Amino acid sequence: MVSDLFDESQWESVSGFDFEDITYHRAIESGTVRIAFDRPAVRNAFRPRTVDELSDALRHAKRQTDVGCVLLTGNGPSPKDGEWAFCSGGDQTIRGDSGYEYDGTEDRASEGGRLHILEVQRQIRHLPKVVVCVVPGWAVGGGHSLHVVCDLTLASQEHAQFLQTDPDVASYDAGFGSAYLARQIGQKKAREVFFLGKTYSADEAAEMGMVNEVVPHDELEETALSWGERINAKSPTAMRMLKYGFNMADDGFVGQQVFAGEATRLGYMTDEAKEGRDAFVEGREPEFEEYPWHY
Ligand SMILES: CC(C)(COP(=O)(O)OP(=O)(O)OC[C@H]1O[C@@H](n2cnc3c(N)ncnc32)[C@H](O)[C@@H]1OP(=O)(O)O)[C@@H](O)C(=O)NCCC(=O)NCCSC(=O)CCC(=O)c1ccccc1C(=O)O
Repeated sequence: MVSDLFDESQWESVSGFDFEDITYHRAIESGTVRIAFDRPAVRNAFRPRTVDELSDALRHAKRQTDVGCVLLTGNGPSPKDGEWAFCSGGDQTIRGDSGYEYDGTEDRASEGGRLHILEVQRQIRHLPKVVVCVVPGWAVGGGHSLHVVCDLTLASQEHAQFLQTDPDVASYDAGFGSAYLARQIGQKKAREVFFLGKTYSADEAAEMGMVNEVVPHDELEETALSWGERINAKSPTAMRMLKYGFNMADDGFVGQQVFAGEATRLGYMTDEAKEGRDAFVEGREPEFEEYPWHY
C-alpha cells in the first residue's frame, strides 16, 4: 500500500523509475501527478537519495505537456507509531560537516555533503505548472520550507502541524523558507516562526495565510485531486504567465528572465516573429511594415 489516504483506483505508477524514497504517480483521469516522500518511519525526512529522486520526478513532470498540476505530499502513517508527516526536513542522522551525505553503499558517497534541497526549491519555483503541497502531518524544518515554496498548501485538519526547527539544529534557510515566508504571513509572524519555534495547527497556519485550505484528514487527497482538476481546466499559458508574474517581483533578474522567456515564446508564435526568422534564413531584409506598433 502506498499510503492510507491513497486511492489506488485514481492513480497509476509512472513507469521508468526505480524510486526508493519517494513514490510517483499520475492521475488516470486528469493531468495531475502525485509525488510523495516515502520514509514515514522518520517523519519523511529527506536524505540525498530522496532529494535526487524528488528532483528526477519533478524534472520528468515538467516535461509532460499534458500535466498542469503537481501534488507534493508525504505517505503515511508511520509504521512505528501511526503518526503522519509531510516532511521533517533534512535527515539529521546522516548530516556531515559540509551537508547531507550519501551513505557508503551509494556510488556518490565521494561527492561529500549536499544541500541540494535548495535546487529542488528552485525547481518548484520555476516549474511551469501549479505545485500543491498536500500536508497530511508534520511539516518541519526543510519540509516547512518546501511547503512555503509550493504555490498552494492544503492541510489535514486533524494531523497537519507546522514547525520550524532550523535554528535548533544550527541550520538556516535564509532564502525562500524564511524571507518568502515573510511575504506570505508578514515579517513579525515569520520571525516568530523561526525565532520562537512554536508548533502551529492547520487552522492557525491558515489563519496566518500560509495554508490555503484545511480539510478533514480523510478528504485530503480527494480534495487535492479535485484542485488538480480545477487547475487543469484552465488555460496553460495563462496559468504559466500568472505563476511567473507572481514570482517576478520577488525573484529579481532571474524572475524577470523566466517571465521574459515565456513572453519570448509567445512572441515566436506571431507572424511578425516568423518574418524575422524567414528573412534571415532566406538571406533578405525583414519586412515588418505590416506589423503595427501596438499601444
Ligand atoms: C518532526 C518532529 C517534530 C516529530 O516529533 P514526534 O512526533 O515526537 O516524532 P519523533 O519521535 O521525534 O520522530 C519519529 C522518528 O523519526 C525520526 N526523525 C524525525 N525527524 C527526523 C529528521 N529530520 N532526521 C532524522 N530522523 C528524524 C526520529 O528520530 C524518530 O526516530 P526513532 O528511530 O523512531 O526514534 C520531530 O521528529 C523533529 O523535530 N524532527 C527533527 C526536525 C528537524 O530538525 N529537521 C531538520 C531541520 S534542518 C533542515 O531540514 C535543513 C534542510 C536543508 O537541507 C537546508 C540546507 C540549507 C539551507 C536550507 C535548508 C532548508 O531548510 O531547506
